[in-house]
Amino acid sequence: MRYFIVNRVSGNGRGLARWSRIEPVLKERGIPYRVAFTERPGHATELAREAAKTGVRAVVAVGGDGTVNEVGNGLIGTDVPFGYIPAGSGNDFATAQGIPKDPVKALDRVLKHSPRRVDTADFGGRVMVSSIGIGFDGQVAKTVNESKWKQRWGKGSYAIGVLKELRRFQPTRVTLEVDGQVIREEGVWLIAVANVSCYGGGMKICPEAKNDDGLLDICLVRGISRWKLLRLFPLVFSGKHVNYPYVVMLRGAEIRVSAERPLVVHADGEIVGETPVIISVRPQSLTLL
Ligand SMILES: Nc1ncnc2c1ncn2[C@@H]1O[C@H](COP(=O)(O)OP(=O)(O)OP(=O)(O)O)[C@@H](O)[C@H]1O
Repeated sequence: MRYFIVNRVSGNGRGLARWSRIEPVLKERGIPYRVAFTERPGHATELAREAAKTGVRAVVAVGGDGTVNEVGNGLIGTDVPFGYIPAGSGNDFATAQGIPKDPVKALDRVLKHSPRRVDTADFGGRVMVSSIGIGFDGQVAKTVNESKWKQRWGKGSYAIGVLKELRRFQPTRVTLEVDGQVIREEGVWLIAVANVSCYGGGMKICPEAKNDDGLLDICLVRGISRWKLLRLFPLVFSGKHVNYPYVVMLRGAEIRVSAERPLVVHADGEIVGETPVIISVRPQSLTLL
């Protein structure tokens, strides 16, 4: 039996719309399933954790990247496979994993049932599935999540958030420790720590990131003026920003970040706190369909 967790409010109601496309298919094909609808933030983690204890064949999330994070948090450390039907506004996890945007095609992938183990990362007792963004990035995610335009502009809302925050963000001094190697940087805009290549609706922030290599990819941007950052920004959609001297790319298994002033941290697009943070890879800790 497969257990579906549907976030009705994801993607401005797309969660429910996707579910009404796939439920008839399940019925038509006589596939046994159960469904639960999330009622509040954090609920998907509780539902996934409970379902994992009952020995379901798979837990399938229907929602956006926040729902992926919550269901992932509930399944970490279990052998229960995690299926995904994208219904968010960004859907970066689906893009990175090659999961079809079409709900019936995504369902077919779930039903094909070819599990593989992927990495996640741990920070302060929580789990990140795709990426963590610190500083400018965290601030952009905060602004976007609190805005009304996320519903209206979907994927484009992150780009709008970038333009808005670009005017007010103050770069700062940051100390980064990557597997014991200490790096101190001035004028830091952002530090992204990623398991998959893109976030924020298709921004290829760590183009080489893979979630089965036991390592996290890091992108640090520093020493750049607002004006130059604005000009560099479009390059993130192709991943070409990595060739510029303002961008430092690193890779490691444990990353510690502290800053002169507290910087906002997002994990998989949801605000989770402020620096300092310690992020550790959890190799092959999630079974993905
Ligand atoms: N019933 C509910 N009411 C309000 N919020 C909910 C409910 N169920 C889940 N949530 C919250 O909705 C938030 C957004 O979900 P999700 O990220 O899946 O969608 P999205 O933001 O539209 O997609 P994306 O992150 O891909 O852009 C999550 O933080 C989740 O905790």
